[in-house]
Amino acid sequence: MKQLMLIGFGAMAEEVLAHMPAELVLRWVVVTERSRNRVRALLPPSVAVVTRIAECTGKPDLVLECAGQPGVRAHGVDVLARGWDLAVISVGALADAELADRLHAAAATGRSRLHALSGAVAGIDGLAAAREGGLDEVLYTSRKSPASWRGSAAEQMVCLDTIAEPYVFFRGSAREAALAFPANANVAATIALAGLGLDKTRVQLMVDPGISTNQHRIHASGRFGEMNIELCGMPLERNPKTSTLAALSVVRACRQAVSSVVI
Ligand SMILES: NC(=O)C1=CN([C@@H]2O[C@H](COP(=O)(O)OP(=O)(O)OC[C@H]3O[C@@H](n4cnc5c(N)ncnc54)[C@H](OP(=O)(O)O)[C@@H]3O)[C@@H](O)[C@H]2O)C=CC1
Ligand SMILES: O=C([O-])CC(=O)C(=O)O
Repeated sequence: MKQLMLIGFGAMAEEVLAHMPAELVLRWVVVTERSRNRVRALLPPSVAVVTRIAECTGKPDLVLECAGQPGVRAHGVDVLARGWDLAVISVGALADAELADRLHAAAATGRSRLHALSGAVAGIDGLAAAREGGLDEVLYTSRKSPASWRGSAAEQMVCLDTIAEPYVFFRGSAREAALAFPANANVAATIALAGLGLDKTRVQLMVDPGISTNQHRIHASGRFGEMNIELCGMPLERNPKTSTLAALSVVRACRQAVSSVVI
């Protein structure tokens, strides 16, 4: 049986746990001090609920971050430096160049690897392959309901209560988007890392009062040809900012960890 460590235990982690392959067992959950009692009450005694990686005894086969960018910042270096592989869903944390350098250095020290998960979008495989032949442009457009943008910097850019028409409230680079919208634009960073990089990938963020899905569109062109990928994702019931597919991409990483044929 392989052993899993989860960093963070919010809406996404609960969805992951509900769909985890039977060959993987959850042994450790890393949480904030303020959430320790809440999470402790949700999990069986066989799962250690800790606030620091140093409190963990044993060695996980896989560490999955579902904690948001602050979780990557707080624990990523520690995990990688110990030689444990880390899969992150909050890929936007890598838009912080200083943190990205520290993660690279820790992975080199620990001879470990950081895996950026595909998250809420499809097409990361094709985009990463296309990059090998040279890309000319990549544009990512995210379109979500007012409820999905609540609690984000969008509230300072547009009135989410009264908006009546679809509206683009942000245009910028993937780095700017991932840093300004840490719970909503991780996908921008993932697309950038697979493709043209954080500063050359263009991003548009839209609010649309007429939709209830989280919509993602990737347009890319280069020597490979052209791609237009569009995806309408169902938000998680417990967190409308997060698409169900993002949680399922974490489940996919679990499946890959225990499968002899990896797809
Ligand atoms: N790549 C992608 O496609 C997507 C990525 N995401 C990323 O996934 C993250 C999680 O999503 P979701 O579960 O819906 O969000 P939630 O807000 O429901 O849960 C996040 C959890 O992480 C915990 N947390 C925060 N900081 C730390 C830390 N330093 N150490 C351990 N745990 C911590 C929070 O605890 P507390 O409540 O105590 O703060 C909370 O329980 C998002 O914030 C986003 O970064 C989301 C959607 C798509
Ligand atoms: O789930 C989504 O639609 C995307 C998201 O929040 C993110 O990229 O952080």
